[in-house]
Amino acid sequence: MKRIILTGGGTAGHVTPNIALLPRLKELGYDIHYIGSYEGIEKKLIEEMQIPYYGISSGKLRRYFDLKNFSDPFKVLKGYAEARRLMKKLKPDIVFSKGGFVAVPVVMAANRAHIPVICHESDMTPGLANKLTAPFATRICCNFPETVKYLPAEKAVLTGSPIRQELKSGNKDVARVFCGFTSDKPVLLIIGGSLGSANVNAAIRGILPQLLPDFQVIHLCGKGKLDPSLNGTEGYVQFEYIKKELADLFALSDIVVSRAGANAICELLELRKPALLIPLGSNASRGDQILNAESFRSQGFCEVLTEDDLTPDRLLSTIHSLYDNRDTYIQSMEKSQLSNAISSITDLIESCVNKSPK
Ligand SMILES: CC(=O)N[C@H]1[C@@H](OP(=O)(O)OP(=O)(O)OC[C@H]2O[C@@H](n3ccc(=O)[nH]c3=O)[C@H](O)[C@@H]2O)O[C@H](CO)[C@@H](O)[C@@H]1O
Repeated sequence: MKRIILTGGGTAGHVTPNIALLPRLKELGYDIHYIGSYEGIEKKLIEEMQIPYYGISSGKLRRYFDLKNFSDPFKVLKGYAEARRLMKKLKPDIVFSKGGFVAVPVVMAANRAHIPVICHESDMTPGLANKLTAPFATRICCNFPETVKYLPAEKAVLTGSPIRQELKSGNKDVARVFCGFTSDKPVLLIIGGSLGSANVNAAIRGILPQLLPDFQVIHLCGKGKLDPSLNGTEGYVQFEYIKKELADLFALSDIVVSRAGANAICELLELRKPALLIPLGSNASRGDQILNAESFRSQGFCEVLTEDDLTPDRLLSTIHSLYDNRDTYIQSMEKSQLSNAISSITDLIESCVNKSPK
């Protein structure tokens, strides 16, 4: 039996693409294992999928990559030693890395053990983890055509990002009951990234009294970011993080306000959801979400408001114009060529496994 180790974590954006690959990898007969951090978001998400999970020591998990992530080299060295032991024990045919800091020692350990490694970069410019691991990767997949030029030419492959297929088959009636909503008002979904966003949450909650006469609001606000004073507000529901109901909530939503994480926006495109993107600013990250959002706006898929422009009036008026012009955005999205990322990536995995001398 062929064996694959998947890795990636820190935020759900480094885990959900791996989850999207699971059904096809199973069909292809892979024995699938996962290496992540001891306690990161990936542990829960993967264990729920009944995939054997191995935690390794990882640098402090931050919301974005930063050189400070290396401030604890001993943890990283321990993680590398643990990853080396796991390679010896599991002897995988291939490793697939979705990036995130925890993936760095895993990719290095696999390379050291002469195991082929495929990395995937979701953002337009490579993240630090993928930059560090590029020399150890056999191939590097990317999501945006613009990314190819930042990667070693002989390794880069444009595949797009794997999207969980079950997101396409949501049921809006189930979601309406789940949220306790009526069918006489449009629904606005707010996604502040997989960890939530304090700034987006505050901006939305600040205009709730103006929004609720026209919209019902589903707010995915992130762990620890619920506002109990809003419990019971008619037409407003808040959740920390939504798993299996996400497909239904997407189906019910007319428009979406979202951070511009690479996976979230690819999902919005595939589901044809008109969106207002509020990218994470370059003060809190390397600015990758600003580039992601600009690329989507230039193709007519969304509206963008930067954090500097995020006044209550601009937010409210942009949400209204997004809703009024929703058909225009949907038409632009209909014209986009959807890539079949799941089969492109699993084909690449198969070809690397078959070429490997093992
Ligand atoms: C703060 C930070 O570091 N953000 C990065 C992180 O974002 P983040 O982890 O927020 O990633 P994305 O927006 O790309 O993906 C979030 C994923 O979580 C899912 N989801 C979200 C909320 C919820 O309640 N339920 C749920 O399932 C979404 O459907 C999506 O699949 O990784 C992305 C991909 O490398 C980057 O573009 C972002 O810049």
